[in-house]
Amino acid sequence: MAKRRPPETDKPSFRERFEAMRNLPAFFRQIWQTSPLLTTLNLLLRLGRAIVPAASLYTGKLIVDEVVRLTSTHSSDLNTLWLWIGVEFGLAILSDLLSRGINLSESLLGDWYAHRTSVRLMEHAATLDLAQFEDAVFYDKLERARQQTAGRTQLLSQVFGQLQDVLTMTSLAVGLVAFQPWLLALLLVAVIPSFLGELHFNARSYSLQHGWTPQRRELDYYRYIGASDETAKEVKLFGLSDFLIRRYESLSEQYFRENRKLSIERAGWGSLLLTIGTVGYYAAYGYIVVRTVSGAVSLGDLTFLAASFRQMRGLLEGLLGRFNSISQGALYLKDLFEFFEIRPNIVSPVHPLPFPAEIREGFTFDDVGFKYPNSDKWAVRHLSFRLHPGEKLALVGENGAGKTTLVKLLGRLYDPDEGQILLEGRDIREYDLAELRAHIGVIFQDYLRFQFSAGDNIAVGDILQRENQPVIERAAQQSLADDVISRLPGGYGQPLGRRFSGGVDLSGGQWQKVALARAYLREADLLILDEPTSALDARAEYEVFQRFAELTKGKMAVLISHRFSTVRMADRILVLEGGKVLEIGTHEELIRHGGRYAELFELQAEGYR
Ligand SMILES: Nc1ncnc2c1ncn2[C@@H]1O[C@H](COP(=O)(O)OP(=O)(O)OP(=O)(O)O)[C@@H](O)[C@H]1O
Repeated sequence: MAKRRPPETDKPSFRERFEAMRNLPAFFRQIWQTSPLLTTLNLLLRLGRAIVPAASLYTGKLIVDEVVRLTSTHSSDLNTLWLWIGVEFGLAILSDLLSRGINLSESLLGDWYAHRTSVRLMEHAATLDLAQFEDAVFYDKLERARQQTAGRTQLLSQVFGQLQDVLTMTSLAVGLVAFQPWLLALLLVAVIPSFLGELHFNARSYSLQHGWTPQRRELDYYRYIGASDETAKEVKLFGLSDFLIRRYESLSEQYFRENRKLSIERAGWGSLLLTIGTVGYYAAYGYIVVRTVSGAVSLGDLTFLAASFRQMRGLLEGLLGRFNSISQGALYLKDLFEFFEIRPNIVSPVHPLPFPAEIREGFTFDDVGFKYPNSDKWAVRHLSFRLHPGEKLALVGENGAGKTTLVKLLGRLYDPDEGQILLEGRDIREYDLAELRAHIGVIFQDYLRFQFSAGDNIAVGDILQRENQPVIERAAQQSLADDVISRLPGGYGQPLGRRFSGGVDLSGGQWQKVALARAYLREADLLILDEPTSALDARAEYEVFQRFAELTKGKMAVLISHRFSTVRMADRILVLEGGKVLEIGTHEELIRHGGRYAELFELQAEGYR
């Protein structure tokens, strides 16, 4: 496989990283909305936890000074000493309790936020267009947004931790400034190189992750086809496992190598820069020790200063380092918010027309042309015909002629690029989208085999009827699925498919009967069956169509089939070629006409003689 090198091309600049911080307020609004109570509780606990270190260091200083006083005066009055030890003990217990409380409230808040975001992601994805799902860039965005939901918990604790550390630092700084102000300046100088290093490497790490999104999707795909119930059959019989594993391996190794390079560089530079900080710390420490020996500061002050300087260095490093992860997290937030900003193109008008109670004119295709968004080729063009009320129209044509595309346009999965589709003389875009779709029942040739119960596999045709068992059973009778289901050990409650335990798989034709029942469940004005009987045996197919004609009396229906025995049962037949209408008429008319239909019909009939 050819080597690809996508990463690190779009390393975000410092400005971009800073700008990404603008996503934080929105993020916190969402956190707050998730639970105002937990957010407030967390902030209060952190506030308490923030002042504990300075208080306990100061108590430590008082203890040391008291010990020095007691030893130098040979006093045996230990009351004050015990008091301070008691205070420090109390602070230690308090600090543990506060930390526990912070962790608990934060993990609850984080989990709940991740849950809510996942639901919102699913809800938002559901509003988007089919065309958007077929776009690779869109998929990458969706993938990044999905990945980020769980990671947000971390961002939450980082930002809150940041607030806490700023407070701790301020309280320690007050002490430090009171004793030796220039120590603070030294501290900053010592820590900044390490901070800048982190900033640089985080930007590279983000761009590596970002650049690898398409490849990660590819890796997931190999993992999926390499080990899933739906693919196992073909993978085994074609002996593909090795091929798939090698493809996975090669791509995954490439990622590992890129990442390793970055990690090693980061570790090397990180240690070097950190050493600078350590040098600064010991310079300060040496200075205070010398001052203590000369008697300028007390032993208690020495412990306080040394400890608070060490703590502040740790805090400052943590603070600056966390600033990096926060700005990185904010960049990832941008991905999440960008996904939520994607708007569907196929929407209902603001003031939709009421759906006609009775259809008198039917559907009209008026010079319809459509190109798939990722293609330059017209899938259908100059398509004009009318579907009359109550009419059964069969669509015939070679593979790729545009039959399924026509159906997708009717259901507004896509909108035409040219011309329009009219219902009762009005563009279908003027009606409410959900209402239009509710009046159309479609079964695609690649219908979904849901890993649900048999009953639910029918109920998906009109999910509002899910609890309405008699209606579901009637639809099953109409599509001949009842016979299949009655033989299942669990009847309508029987889980279908092999993915979950207790599931039973069906044959291709049996699945098709179940899927067909979905179309009958709906009180649709227009029924579209895209090769609905391709997997049925001859007798079942005959029966299905006998029933179909009865059940759809007075309703419009579009049938797509390559079997002419089925096609000839339609009122009219439309022959598509290269996305255009080649012929249209009744079976007899087209046979008399002696065109393409007659030729194809003869060809198939020939096979049976
Ligand atoms: N999602 C898509 N993106 C881009 N092009 C597509 C897409 N789906 C179909 N096409 C193209 O549009 C044209 C019409 O395809 P369509 O699926 O409508 O054919 P069909 O008549 O239903 O074929 P079949 O008999 O094989 O089902 C074909 O050239 C096909 O390659």
